[in-house]
Amino acid sequence: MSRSAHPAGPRHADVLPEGHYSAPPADLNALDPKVWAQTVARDEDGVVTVGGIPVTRLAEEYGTPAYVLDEADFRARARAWRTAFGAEADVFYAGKAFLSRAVVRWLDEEGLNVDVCSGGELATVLSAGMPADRIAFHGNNKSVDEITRAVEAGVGHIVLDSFQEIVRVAHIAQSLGTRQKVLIRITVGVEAHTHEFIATAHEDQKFGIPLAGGQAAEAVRRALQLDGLELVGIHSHIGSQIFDMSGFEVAAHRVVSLLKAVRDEHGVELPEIDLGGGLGIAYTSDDDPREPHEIAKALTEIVTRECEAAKLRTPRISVEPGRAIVGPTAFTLYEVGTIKPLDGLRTYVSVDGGMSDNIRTALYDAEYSVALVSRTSDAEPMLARVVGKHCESGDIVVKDAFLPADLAPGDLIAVPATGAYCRSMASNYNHVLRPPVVAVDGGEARVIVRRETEEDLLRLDVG
Ligand SMILES: Cc1ncc(COP(=O)(O)O)c(C=O)c1O
Ligand SMILES: N[C@@H](CCCC[NH3+])C(=O)O
Repeated sequence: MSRSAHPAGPRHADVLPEGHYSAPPADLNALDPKVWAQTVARDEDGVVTVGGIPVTRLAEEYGTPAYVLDEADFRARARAWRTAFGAEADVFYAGKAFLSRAVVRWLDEEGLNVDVCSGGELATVLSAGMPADRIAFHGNNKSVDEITRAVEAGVGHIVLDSFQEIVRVAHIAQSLGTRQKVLIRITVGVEAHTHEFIATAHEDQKFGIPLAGGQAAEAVRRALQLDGLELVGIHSHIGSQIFDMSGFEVAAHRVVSLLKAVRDEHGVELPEIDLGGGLGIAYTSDDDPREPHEIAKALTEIVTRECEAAKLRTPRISVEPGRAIVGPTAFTLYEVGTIKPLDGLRTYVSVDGGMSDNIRTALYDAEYSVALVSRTSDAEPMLARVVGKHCESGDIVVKDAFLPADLAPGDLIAVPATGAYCRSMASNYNHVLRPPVVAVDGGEARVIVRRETEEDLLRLDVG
């Protein structure tokens, strides 16, 4: 986060709030390719287009707010991960980032696998026709029903997250007359440099079994004894929106040390290691994410080196990127409703959505960018806060952003990099209807998740 004071202009704050925004960009009409989906551009009239379609047309046909997803970009990113890791590794797309049947079909065609963490995600992936053996099932509290459905469906891996679950999955698999391939998720004690709520490998949290104190080794001991289980490897996921590869390095080192201990104690070399997801993306121009080929090279080298040092055969590596594939491929299209300049502070720009379609700003203090997309403007920059329509003062979509001072009701603005954890974490707060996901490709648009309707809401209200 680079934050610096900005010289006050006529529509800028007179008293600048401390430390929360950088200087306005040199050109407010520019679209930084780092944060926008690959096919986003401005046409000769200054209207932003995606997949060759002007956003004004998308707003007319599908309404606002809407998530607009660039299919070509999604496929390109999925392919880049697949190619970077090659045939000797597996890439599991983390479905929690955003899941729909269309997306699962694209992933299937691009040769990726999928990770799910609930019965609902499992049902979605199976109903899109993804072969079950390419699904990994996660979660710290999978129900007996969910485990049963996963085993019956024949999922490739179940990732065991607790001692109770080791027994539960073994029992269910055995009673179904099968042997389930499993990984054990361990916490390696890494403090990932990310928001506290999305760091997952330090010891004091709910996921995984701690490596510390011999608990992970004990979990391996138990899993190896149970007939219903085929223990194939160890899983570690250190957190999300991470830029620094050193956390992965420490995690890989510790996972390999467990593989070595398992070999020494049981004479078994576990053939797989899953290093999870968590790679960061650019939400603003200040962020500098790594490319999949750099990540693949770094992770493969770390694991190979650690295994050579431990005299272990290098296991098959899996990764589980969610955000890094889908995050940058979508933006949220909003219509500006009201504009409220607060003297000496900033201008509040209210849009027709809010925390119900993007909870990340309120939940993680996440930063986003925003641009006027239905036209260009030569007006001076105005310090703005983009807020939603909810009955909640924390209903903020973009905390500090510069928009042109001639912004007016009816203009369309868009927030880029909302492909991950926005639709999937959307809510009905205030009975606001969840927006559709419109996929665009080669001049064509189609709805892949439709807008919620009031009938949808009322259908659940059976009292
Ligand atoms: C086990 C596991 N795998 C993969 C992911 C995906 O993370 P990201 O979307 O940050 O790549 C998560 C979420 O943090 C996760 O918990
Ligand atoms: N939902 C979080 C990430 C958590 C991912 C799942 N462990 C986000 O929006 O960044």
